[in-house]
Amino acid sequence: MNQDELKDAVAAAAIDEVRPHLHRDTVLGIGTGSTANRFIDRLAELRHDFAGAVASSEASAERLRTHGIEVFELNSVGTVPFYIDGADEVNAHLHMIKGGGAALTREKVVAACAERFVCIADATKRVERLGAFPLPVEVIPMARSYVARELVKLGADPVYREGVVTDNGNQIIDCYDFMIDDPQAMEARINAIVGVVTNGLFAARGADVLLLGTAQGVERLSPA
Ligand SMILES: O=C[C@H](O)[C@H](O)[C@H](O)COP(=O)(O)O
Repeated sequence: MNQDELKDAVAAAAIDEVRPHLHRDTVLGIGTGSTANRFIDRLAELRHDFAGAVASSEASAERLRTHGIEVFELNSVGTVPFYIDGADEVNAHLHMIKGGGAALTREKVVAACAERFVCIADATKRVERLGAFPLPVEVIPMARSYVARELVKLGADPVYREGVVTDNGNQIIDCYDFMIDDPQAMEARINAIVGVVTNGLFAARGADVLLLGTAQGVERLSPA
């Protein structure tokens, strides 16, 4: 199976994961990216079985609405039973790097409001150690150079993602050459830099279950 087929397989598995829990009041938390898009497309068939969704990006909100799925403001919903999203990297503890599509901050907020985080990913995303994928950091624009200098002190090679403006009106710095031994400590350390909105390490709040698409089928994994 190619990578697209593996993404389709995990999207289908995520539908099976949430379908038994849907009722007419259910609001789902929905992620961003090519894997989450496949889940959204499959969710369209079930749109009469639940109330709607909270989206982690304008792009996902638009896609949900296109399928006739109502999109709610997070502030009017509170908690959601599930957050379903992809990842750029995921380790055995189900800590992740996210934000390749610049949606990390809203993703982290919706994930924080979720009872269960269901990560959907193809096997290329599974790593032993996080960091081969450049770690995204969302910064307020006037703090970009200062934050970059602080990231160098932490051992990263920061590169401004030119031309990208997040849904929150901010900018992204990608941290290259930055292998991460302790994701929880590094997540907190980067977030403590003045001017950082958040970073793409999802370790304090990792996933609760990983649906991993492999050539042998979809594996359902819990945190080690
Ligand atoms: O900002 C983007 C998100 O964190 C995505 O979930 C992540 O980049 C994975 O995207 P994809 O499913 O397209 O590989």
